[in-house]
Amino acid sequence: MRTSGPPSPGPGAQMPGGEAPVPAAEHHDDGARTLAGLGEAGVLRLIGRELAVVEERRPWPEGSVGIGDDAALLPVSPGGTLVSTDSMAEGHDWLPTWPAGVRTRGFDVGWKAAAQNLSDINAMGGVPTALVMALTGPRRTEAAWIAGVARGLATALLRLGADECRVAGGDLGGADRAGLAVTVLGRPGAHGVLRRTMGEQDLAAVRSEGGAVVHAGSAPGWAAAGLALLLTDRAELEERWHALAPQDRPGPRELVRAVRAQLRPRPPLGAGPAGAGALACGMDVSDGLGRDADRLAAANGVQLWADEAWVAEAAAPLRRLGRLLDIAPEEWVLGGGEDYGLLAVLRPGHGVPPGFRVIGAVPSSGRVPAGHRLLGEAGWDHFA
Ligand SMILES: Nc1ncnc2c1ncn2[C@@H]1O[C@H](COP(=O)(O)OP(=O)(O)OP(=O)(O)O)[C@@H](O)[C@H]1O
Ligand SMILES: Cc1ncc(C[n+]2csc(CCOP(=O)(O)O)c2C)c(N)n1
Ligand SMILES: [Mg+2]
Repeated sequence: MRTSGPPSPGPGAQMPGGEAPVPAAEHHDDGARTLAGLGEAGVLRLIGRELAVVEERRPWPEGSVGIGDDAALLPVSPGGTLVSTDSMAEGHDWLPTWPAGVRTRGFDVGWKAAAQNLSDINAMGGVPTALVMALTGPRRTEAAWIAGVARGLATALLRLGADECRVAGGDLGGADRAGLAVTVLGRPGAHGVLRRTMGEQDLAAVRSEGGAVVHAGSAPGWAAAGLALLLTDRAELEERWHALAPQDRPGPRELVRAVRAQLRPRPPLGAGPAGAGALACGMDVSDGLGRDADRLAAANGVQLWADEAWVAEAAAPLRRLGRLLDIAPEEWVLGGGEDYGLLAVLRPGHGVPPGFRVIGAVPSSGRVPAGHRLLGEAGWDHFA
């Protein structure tokens, strides 16, 4: 860390911390450094080598067909198959180099694409079983960047606890800017699927007795703080950091934690299937706690309120980052997206499942809960 300025991640900075990728596949000399130089077959070989870490640990069950044919053939999941898709686009979901000077590595993009897809299966109380990825980009894209995408995706599968998830294939295509679209499949967990809408009995009980809002996963707000940090010009960050009183300056741990939360989110996989039996309804938080709570509320004709004490507790560790960027940290907690936590309403009469905590209340009809604020609207909209 330099002593003369903020300990912000520098240009092309490696993401510090314990997220060492699974050892990279050995890099043979492909004789080319770009997609154009490698050609489709070469790129596929490169990706295949990076995905081998998953294949080796999770061989396909007898009778299945993995990568290599026109389509994969997967075993049937008892209880049905969950499916969801989520794409990322350069310029909209990440910047190659952020104003703060950090470069987004292929690894980060692959990791995040996997994480946000796995999160949707988790949010349904399910267990991810397979995914496919469509990778597009310009001819000049560096082969090493593409290999990083595959490595990041494979590493996320291994590190996030998606123990049953395999890569079933994908597609390559040309585009003016890089993009990655992932489709994930899953099986319902032991307690069935968790929906955004409550069953009739749960809804009647929540309406008459009230209910608890619960949350699982990494602390809301950190990914948004990371985004704000990354989007601030490096010189401005340094200036702002120097202008702060020493006790208000965020240290390297806070800066790295925020950037890391944005680039490599960690959805609480397992919390969904484990908690589904005790939850009346739920969804993952991708667009912001307020906006997603509002969706959950609207789906059920109820209101979700956040406990002020919880909001203050969640905002406290973001205080210095907030000072640096001149933002009230509560705004990140309530309006920040991309944390991929799980937001749910507890079924009346059930205990809080492991990994969840109570963060608010669903008041019985017409009541206003003391010490709470209404969760609403704040959040991300791609087209706003
Ligand atoms: N282009 C589309 N065509 C058809 N259905 C769509 C399309 N985009 C979204 N949907 C559906 O609309 C519903 C709400 O989508 P939304 O993006 O809010 O939730 P989501 O899939 O959980 O996304 P995320 O978790 O990434 O925010 C989902 O059931 C989704 O499948
Ligand atoms: C360059 C850049 N600009 C803005 C953002 C913020 N952002 C993008 S998508 C999203 C919500 C989740 O999307 P989805 O609902 O598609 O899963 C948010 C908060 C970013 N990450 N990078
Ligand atoms: Mg979702």
